[in-house]
Amino acid sequence: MAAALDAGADMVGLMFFPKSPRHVSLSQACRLADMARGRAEIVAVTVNMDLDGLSRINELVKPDTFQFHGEEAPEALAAAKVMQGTKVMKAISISDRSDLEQAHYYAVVADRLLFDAKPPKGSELPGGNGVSYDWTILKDLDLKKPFMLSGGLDPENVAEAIRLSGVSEVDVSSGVEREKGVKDSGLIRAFLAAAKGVKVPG
Ligand SMILES: O=C(O)c1ccccc1N[C@@H]1O[C@H](COP(=O)(O)O)[C@@H](O)[C@H]1O
Repeated sequence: MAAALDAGADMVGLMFFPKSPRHVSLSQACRLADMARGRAEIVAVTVNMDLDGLSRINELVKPDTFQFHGEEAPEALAAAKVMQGTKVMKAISISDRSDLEQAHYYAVVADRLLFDAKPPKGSELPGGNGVSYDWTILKDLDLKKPFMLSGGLDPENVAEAIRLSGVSEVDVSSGVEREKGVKDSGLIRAFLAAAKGVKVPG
């Protein structure tokens, strides 16, 4: 967290999915959120979580945004937005251009969309798998809402991903880890330097 904040991350994510190697307890999340508050947008990443679970995180951790990374319907996002009073972001799994169609339904209610790679067959994780997709399919996408690119990004390929997709926001997890679930400060700094160094056309 310190490395991400010091290197200028605009958003930081806290993982609330027990099967993930990045899962944090509520007390860990509170401590990390307190470090980030006022310096970066705090995002709570959830997967098909019920309203009670969201409320508990909201009361204790006070995130700015909930990231929905499961099969949540647009109506579930709308309910969370009203009941929690936070921003909501929907992750959409992409393998080819046809997967972009659902984005238009979510864009009505979500404050932001995240285009992540579809997980490999058999993966227990809906994200954080370090796999990517054809970044060029995001080029010229017009949603009238901000959107981010993720999936398999790392300090070596992020500049190319930004150039090919034309996006101005990127998200990373496993690409800044030295081993599964263990973040590396040097890789975080390198990623942010590479991402922030790219001039986005337009
Ligand atoms: O990282 C996880 O373990 C995870 C678990 C459940 C849902 C989402 C998860 N990660 C998110 O996936 C994307 C891309 O990750 P990567 O860079 O390909 O490793 C990112 O938004 C993570 O927050």
